Amino acid sequence: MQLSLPILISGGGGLYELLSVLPSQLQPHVEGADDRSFLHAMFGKRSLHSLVKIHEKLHSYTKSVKRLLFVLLCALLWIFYVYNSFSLQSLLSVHDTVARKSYDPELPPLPDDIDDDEDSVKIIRLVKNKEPLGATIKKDEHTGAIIVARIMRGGAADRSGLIHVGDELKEVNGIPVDDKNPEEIICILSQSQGAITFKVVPGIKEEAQSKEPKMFVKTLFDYSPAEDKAIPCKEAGLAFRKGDILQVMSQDDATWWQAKLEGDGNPHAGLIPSKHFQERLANIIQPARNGERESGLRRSFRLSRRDKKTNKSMYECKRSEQYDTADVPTYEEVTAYRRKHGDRHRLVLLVGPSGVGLNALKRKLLISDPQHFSITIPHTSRSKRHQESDGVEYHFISKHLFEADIQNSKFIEHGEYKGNYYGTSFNSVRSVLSKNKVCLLDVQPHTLKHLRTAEFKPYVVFVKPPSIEHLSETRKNAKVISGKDDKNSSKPFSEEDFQEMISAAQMMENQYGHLFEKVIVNDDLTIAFNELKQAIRKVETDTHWVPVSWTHS
Ligand SMILES: Nc1ncnc2c1ncn2[C@@H]1O[C@H](COP(=O)(O)OP(=O)(O)OP(=O)(O)O)[C@@H](O)[C@H]1O
Repeated sequence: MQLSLPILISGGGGLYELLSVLPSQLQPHVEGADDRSFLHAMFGKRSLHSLVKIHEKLHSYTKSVKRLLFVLLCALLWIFYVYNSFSLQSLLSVHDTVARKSYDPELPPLPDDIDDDEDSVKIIRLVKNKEPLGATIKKDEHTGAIIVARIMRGGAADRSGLIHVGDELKEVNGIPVDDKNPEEIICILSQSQGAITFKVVPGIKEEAQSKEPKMFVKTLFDYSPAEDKAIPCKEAGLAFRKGDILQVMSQDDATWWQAKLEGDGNPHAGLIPSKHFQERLANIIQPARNGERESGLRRSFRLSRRDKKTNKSMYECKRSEQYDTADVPTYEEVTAYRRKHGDRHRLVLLVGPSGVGLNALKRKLLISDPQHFSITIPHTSRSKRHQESDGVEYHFISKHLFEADIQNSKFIEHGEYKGNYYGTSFNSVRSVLSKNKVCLLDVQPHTLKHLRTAEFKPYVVFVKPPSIEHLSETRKNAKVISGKDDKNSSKPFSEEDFQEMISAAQMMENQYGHLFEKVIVNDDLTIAFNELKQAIRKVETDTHWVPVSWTHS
């Protein structure tokens, strides 16, 4: 027997028509009166109408899915009619199963009381598990409406694609929220589990989402949302430590950026203060922070390491005014950098309080591989002694030329001792690097900002003293050069020297810690040396985060 099914392409309301025409269309093929009344009863069944209702609810899905379901329904009805061996219930259950499979997760049916004319209202249903929804709300100051203020990138709301910034929240799980404040709504949400229904009035569509490229930043300060009174939602904040690398996911909000920790599997962004906001905040909190610099810095320049007699505390360091403008440390945009084979080495800068052991560490590195490591040759305006050679212990230049070079900013650091100038020039660093050697240089921390350039790509190591107990123990036989008299006499470390070293280190860390890439505690010298050597080797071979400006040619 052949049955020509009515040609009817499913559209809104089409299936109801189909149900009404099917009995008459099938009538020529049905002989018995019993069969005819059965057909009428079957197509009038409530359960079949429920099935049609489901179909209508699926109206929003693609044409091909609708057509597939429709054909499936008709085919099943046909099988049912011909063989009369299935119950309509099992038929519907087959349909339900097929339909459900495509539309996970299973959601309860939509409420019946949706006003069809209310075009501007959207009913959204999200299934909530343990993770937060990833959206923040605020009360509009003028209208009192509850507005979606922010969608956290990668959060549940963001992934659903259904809720947008600017949408007005009318109801949560049938509870009107117009008269509630955001805290009360958050409370309702946190108590809800499973499917949550939101009634929202969509906001004015934002311009196409800003497609800023993802940016990585190195954090230059510690941040704890729990202690931040300014953050709009502490739970949405992202805590980080100085030196962490963050991927900034959104800078749409001028005050609160969204970011996640680099390499963190967690896809959810958290709120962090924007650069601008943090700068303003830091200026309010610490207007006088630059004043700290004066005290606690090392007394000596470390110049001619080859000249054992004069290498300690030769002169006071002259600091130029240009060093005094430290920026508020917030974030630094960084990029992954790996030194290519044959490229110049990164400059290795050692920073630490006087007497901590920078010289001892440099000496050990030089001895360990003199072909690979080298140091700079300083300039001086003093006259050459008979056992000295120009360009070996020092570059000997006239006082006049030295002063001209100071004026022309040729020196990284310079100072005066007994009427003579001493200084380390930028060119002396270039000279070492051009020989394809690793240049080891110890500097005062305020010079770091002048060396942090694409040319030198410095790797900054902070050498820190251990506790005073460990200093007393490890430095029993060590000698320190006294800079207090004029004779450069050496004497054992005193308790006061240790205290001074520790407080100077603390001060340096507070003020310049954001510029240190590696911190080594010089407790046992051999351990500290091995740690330093390994770190330098990694810099030569591994990928590191460096300021993005260093990789722009
Ligand atoms: N880990 C250590 N254990 C024991 N002695 C150490 C250690 N590190 C350094 N010393 C000793 O401490 C003294 C000071 O070290 P060093 O000259 O290297 O300090 P520095 O940082 O270069 O200071 P400055 O620039 O003031 O001379 C030296 O006698 C050195 O041998």
